[in-house]
Amino acid sequence: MTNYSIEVQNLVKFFGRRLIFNDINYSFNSSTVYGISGPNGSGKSTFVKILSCIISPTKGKVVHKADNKIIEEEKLHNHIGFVSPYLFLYDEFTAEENLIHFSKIRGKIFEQEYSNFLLNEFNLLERKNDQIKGYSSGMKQRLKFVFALLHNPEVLIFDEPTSNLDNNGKEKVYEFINKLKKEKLIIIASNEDTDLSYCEKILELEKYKNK
Ligand SMILES: Nc1ncnc2c1ncn2[C@@H]1O[C@H](COP(=O)(O)OP(=O)(O)OP(=O)(O)O)[C@@H](O)[C@H]1O
Repeated sequence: MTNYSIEVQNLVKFFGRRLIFNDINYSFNSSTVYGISGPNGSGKSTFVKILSCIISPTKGKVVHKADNKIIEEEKLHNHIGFVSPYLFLYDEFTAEENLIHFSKIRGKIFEQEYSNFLLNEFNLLERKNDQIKGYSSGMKQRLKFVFALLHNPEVLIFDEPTSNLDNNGKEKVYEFINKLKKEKLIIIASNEDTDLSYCEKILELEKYKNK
């Protein structure tokens, strides 16, 4: 198992003159499930986007390490599986075409057997040749988990993981969290109590609002 860590140092984010959070110092490590909590608009999505280097902080640093070796920003997508409302899927492609396309972008071989396994787990196997534009919002959400897990990344970042999911879908997500928590670093941004009940440590963004 790879020992993965994300160090957050003196992290500050402003949008214009609005302070989103100030001076966050925190360390995330493998084999732990972390929660990022706070009410709507508190900065959960902003924080996990900065963690994944999708956007930059106003001040401070985010350092990713695998077995103590720093990972360059351009290579982070190989190490992170992301589920979020802003993840883009190609509507005109089928589910499987989307998965093949993203494997190529990641520079990975498309693992058909594992893909079918995950599609089956998330109840999408029979619909894998349907265009995404015909998917319901819950089906799209399930497909995002297949994307996130397909390249077997060391870090899983789930932003609002259970939105649009029915009870069966939620249970599947929690089952995967339980199955993977020993070997992965899992970060869940949510204001759902049930999602947060799976987290061993919680970073409350409301504590970082003072200048
Ligand atoms: N690109 C942007 N430009 C300006 N302000 C932004 C931008 N993105 C987010 N914000 C603001 O930053 C704050 C935090 O937003 P963010 O989406 O991170 O919160 P959140 O905790 O994830 O909210 P929710 O629970 O509603 O998803 C909000 O006030 C939002 O309006």
